[in-house]
Amino acid sequence: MIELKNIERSYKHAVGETWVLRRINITVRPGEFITLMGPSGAGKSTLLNVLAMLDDGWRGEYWLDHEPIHVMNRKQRSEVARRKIGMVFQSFHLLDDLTVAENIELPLSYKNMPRSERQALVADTLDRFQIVGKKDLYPSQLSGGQQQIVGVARAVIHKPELLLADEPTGNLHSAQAAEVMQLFTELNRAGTTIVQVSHSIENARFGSRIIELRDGWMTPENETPA
Ligand SMILES: Nc1ncnc2c1ncn2[C@@H]1O[C@H](COP(=O)(O)OP(=O)(O)OP(=O)(O)O)[C@@H](O)[C@H]1O
Repeated sequence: MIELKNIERSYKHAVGETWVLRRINITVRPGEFITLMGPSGAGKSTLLNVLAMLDDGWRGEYWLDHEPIHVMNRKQRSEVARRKIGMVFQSFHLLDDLTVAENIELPLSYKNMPRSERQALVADTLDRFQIVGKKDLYPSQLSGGQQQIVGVARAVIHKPELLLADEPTGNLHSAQAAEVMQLFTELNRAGTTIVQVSHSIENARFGSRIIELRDGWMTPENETPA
């Protein structure tokens, strides 16, 4: 599903260049649930942002479902990302002045979908994530755990093949974190491929494979031959 070949990312500054990702080679098969781990500053979020197509400043090859992302321009990448990727953030990234239902509907606004169909999908999603009773509330009226469940619902309403999550439980208590990980497990069983960044070995246990980064390099036991 994902093939990364020799992905490299650096930041240039006045006195030189800092390397953040070095020769990253990763193959992710459909249906895998991967956890990216490693110390602070190892490059985990940077790699996730490359996968999410939120960053364009990298070199190397990125294939998604055999599509060469590395040769695409920004517009083409956005189009692929909207179609295939859902993203969950540590700080939820919900829009404060939209209700739960309106937040969840957001990814559908990019699609050419009749209003009635959009509303049916929102209703299904509210039901599936058991948040029907919260649909008219605003994010500030929800607990952190509830906000993240809305964040996950919004990320998957358009049925993406790939769910990317950057420390999705970083701002949650352990019971809330377990609930979000349980949701991920169910989505994964239903066929969604997942790549999450996490510091938590408990969270990693919900997944099928750990990839460890250190100072921008993959640790040798993870390395997939280029
Ligand atoms: N815009 C930027 N300009 C310069 N350096 C950056 C920029 N963004 C990230 N970096 C550097 O890249 C390195 C990796 O950052 P990244 O956020 O990917 O690490 P991480 O493994 O996700 O860390 P953490 O677990 O603390 O979130 C860090 O040294 C960081 O300072």
